[in-house]
Amino acid sequence: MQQSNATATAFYDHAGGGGSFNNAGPAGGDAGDAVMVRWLQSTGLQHLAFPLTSTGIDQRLLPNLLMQVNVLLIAKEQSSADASASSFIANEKEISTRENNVAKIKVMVHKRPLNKKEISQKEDDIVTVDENVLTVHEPKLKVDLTAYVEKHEFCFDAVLDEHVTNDEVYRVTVEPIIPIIFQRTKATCFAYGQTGSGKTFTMQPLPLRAAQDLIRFLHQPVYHSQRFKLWLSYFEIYDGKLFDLLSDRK
Ligand SMILES: Nc1ncnc2c1ncn2[C@@H]1O[C@H](COP(=O)(O)OP(=O)(O)OP(=O)(O)O)[C@@H](O)[C@H]1O
Repeated sequence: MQQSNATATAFYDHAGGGGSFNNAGPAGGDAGDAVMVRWLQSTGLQHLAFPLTSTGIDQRLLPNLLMQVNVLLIAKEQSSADASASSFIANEKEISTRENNVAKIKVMVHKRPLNKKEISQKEDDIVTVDENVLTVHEPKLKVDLTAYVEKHEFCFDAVLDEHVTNDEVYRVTVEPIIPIIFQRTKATCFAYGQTGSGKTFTMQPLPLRAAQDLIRFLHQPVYHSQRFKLWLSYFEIYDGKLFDLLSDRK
């Protein structure tokens, strides 16, 4: 049996309409998806709540592929208060440009290596990475039973292979959005994907590094004088329910 192995981080360009995750396959549908949709709607990112369409790829391959692919979304949104406060001085073209820039989301894929079980079962790594293109090599059989491989290319804003360090993941994903938070812009980062696809591995180092950078920015004189406040929440969404991890999971 062939396995693919990738963690995906997604950045989507709202203004671009179609976004940057071309050919991305559908993610599983369950209560978690419903929560995700509601959460996306609450953050104003409802345009991401639509199921992604899959093209070309053998649907029978998808369970294996999705098992090792998760999507990390990084979104930045200009606060509406800030936009309306300044819009009266902008001309029509500037307003239109600003509206188009309200939500910017990028999609990044992080491929994980085959795990011990997959290696011991002699499974093939059917995912290759080249720049921002992830290719799935789908094994197929002709009618005369000759084996051949069909390639499916998936283009993302960035694709990180299994050799990329956690530092590099942070540098490509979260680090660029830290400064924009100090320009009254909301930033969101989350991973999405099936169990075992590497969400925790990819995400776990990010909050600590982000907190260090946030505090470093807060201490800069230009921001220190603006009396920014830092708030921390820690929630878990599980089985359609929301748990506050800083309050005994209530
Ligand atoms: N890029 C990577 N390099 C090396 N090992 C990885 C990588 N990504 C994931 N792994 C390993 O794969 C296993 C599964 O990863 P992880 O626990 O992050 O998946 P998950 O998507 O969070 O799963 P779940 O949804 O079940 O919590 C772990 O043992 C993890 O250490």
